[in-house]
Amino acid sequence: MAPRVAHTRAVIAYRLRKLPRDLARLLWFVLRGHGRWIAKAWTWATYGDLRADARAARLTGDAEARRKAQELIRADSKARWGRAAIVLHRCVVAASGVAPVALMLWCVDSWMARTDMWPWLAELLGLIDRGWDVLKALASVLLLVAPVGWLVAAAWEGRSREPGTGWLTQPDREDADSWIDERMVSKALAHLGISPLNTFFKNGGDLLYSVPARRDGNGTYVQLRLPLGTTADMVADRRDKLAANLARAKLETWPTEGDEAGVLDLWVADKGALAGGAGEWPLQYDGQADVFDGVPFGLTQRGVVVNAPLIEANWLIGGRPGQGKSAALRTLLLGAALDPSAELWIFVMGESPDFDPFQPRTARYRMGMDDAVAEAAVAALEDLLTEMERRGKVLGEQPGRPPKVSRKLADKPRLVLHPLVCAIDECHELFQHPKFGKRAAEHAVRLIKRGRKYGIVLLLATQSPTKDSIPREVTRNVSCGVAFSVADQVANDGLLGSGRYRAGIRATDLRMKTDRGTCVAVGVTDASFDLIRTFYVPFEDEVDMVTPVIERALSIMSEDGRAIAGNAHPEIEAAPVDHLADVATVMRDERRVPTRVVLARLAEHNAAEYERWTFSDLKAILGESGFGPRKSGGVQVVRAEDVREALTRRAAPQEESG
Ligand SMILES: Nc1ncnc2c1ncn2[C@@H]1O[C@H](COP(=O)(O)OP(=O)(O)OP(=O)(O)O)[C@@H](O)[C@H]1O
Repeated sequence: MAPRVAHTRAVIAYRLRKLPRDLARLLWFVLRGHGRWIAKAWTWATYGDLRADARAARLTGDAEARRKAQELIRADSKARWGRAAIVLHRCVVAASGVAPVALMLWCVDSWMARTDMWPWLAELLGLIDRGWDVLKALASVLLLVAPVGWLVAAAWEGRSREPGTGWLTQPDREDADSWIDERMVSKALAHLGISPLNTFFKNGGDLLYSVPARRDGNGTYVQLRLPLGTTADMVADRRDKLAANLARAKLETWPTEGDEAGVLDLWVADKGALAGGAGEWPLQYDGQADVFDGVPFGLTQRGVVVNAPLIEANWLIGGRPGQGKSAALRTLLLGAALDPSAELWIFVMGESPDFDPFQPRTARYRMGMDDAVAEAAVAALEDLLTEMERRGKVLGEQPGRPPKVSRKLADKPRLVLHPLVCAIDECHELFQHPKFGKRAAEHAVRLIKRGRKYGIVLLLATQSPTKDSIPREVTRNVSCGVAFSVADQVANDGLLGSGRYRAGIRATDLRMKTDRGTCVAVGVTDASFDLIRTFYVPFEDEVDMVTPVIERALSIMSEDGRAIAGNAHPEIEAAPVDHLADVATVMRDERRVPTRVVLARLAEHNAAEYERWTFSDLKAILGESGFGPRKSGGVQVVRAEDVREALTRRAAPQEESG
């Protein structure tokens, strides 16, 4: 009860303090109200609206419209006078009926005493007297009330029509700095300089809020439908102004597109809420991780810890130099390192010690600018593809044919389905490598598209996320895109996916240095985007807090009875594919099959092996068996007879030796 009393007292005191100002405002409203009435009356009397139409038509040279407007003025004027005449006529008729009777009654009442009259007449006159008295009483009350009503109506007419203004201003309050409500948002939008919005507000429009302002983490969230002619990206384009209008920094203001282009999702951070880092990494001194549950990565704009998904996810991390890419990749890998079942492969395509402390925990680690590192990285991607196939087969042999690797399956050492995390820092160097680039890109795309189900995770970091440096298919298919401060729309959409910039999800607004360690991420949580302040595990100058974590990870592994070396060489023992036998199978007892059809059937039969095969691959493999495609009816075909003969030839020496 006490706080409520205190609050009421505070509000009353506040209102009293503001009383003179409020009264002056009220007076101004009354004056303005009269002004508006006069203006309205003038417009009505002079057919102002129609005249304005006629003027506009004359200016645009639209004779037809002008004629119509003028005809309307004439017709309106005629109708108005006609109506006035009818009213006058009715008054005259009524008066001519009522006046003689009233005059007669008055005369009779003046010359005769009521007692001498017929009783019904005296009664009628008495009734009229009483009615007259009531009318007089009512009139005197009305005389008092009417001016008050008049003033109230004038004040209402003269009220401020700007959006966001209210009669009572918000009292000073503790969270006034962070306070955002619909009126403030409307007011901020009304001053963005977007013409359809301006027209809407000028005509007294009120925005429709589908989600009224509500607390959302360290800020306020609203959702609203924009008026005709306005889209969310038009608002996002004026983010500077919107932020200034809401008294926020640009980074604290996030206008993005909602479910439709005309729906604006707006999240505004509390003042200063995004300043400062994310704090200490939760696993810095204690604990272990489970990559199936995700690893702590940072704090969202809502102040919630992000558990970054590592299983069934691939990551592309980018941004301008020195903004925290490697540190973010390190944090993800440290989390993975603290899961004793995870195997780490790290390739750094440059001379950088950023990941050196991980070496004892990794099964493969290569760092450097030379070709050998690029070759090792491509070989690793190739091995991962083979491993992916093996895992596919292993999964297929399990009871119930599980569609993907689960924690339970990953924990069965016999199956060797443990999580495999492969990180490539500065990956653009690899993809642009003159010798290995093309292969690396192809392998990476296949891994990203198909490896997720098998517990194989690719983490890529780059300074240069353009379409030349990162294959388009990589950008399109990675599930988690992370952008630290980037220079332009191309880099932004290269990391976060196309159309993100337009939708207002922009890492271009992150400032170099000031926002170091803060990134815009998509796909990491269910939200359409997150502004994440990443955790930082220091590794620079004299400070190395990474090594202790790696030491802890190693001791967790030895407690768990796991060895890096064991993990390092999973039995990649996919049965070798018998190409000739496969060709024989897809011939399906037909005498001749066009090579095009053979290739399609092979891809259907074993997608992983044959998906990318071309005519020359097929020709080469048939050539190895001593025959080739033949021409028949103008198309290249494979003959069943040739295949049969090749199989017999192949079997013969074995039988002989057997
Ligand atoms: N989350 C963070 N919080 C605080 N500081 C950070 C954070 N991340 C990075 N930094 C600071 O930024 C510096 C550069 O980080 P990092 O090496 O990760 O950048 P980078 O983007 O990988 O740069 P480059 O492209 O040159 O390798 C770090 O040394 C550290 O001082």
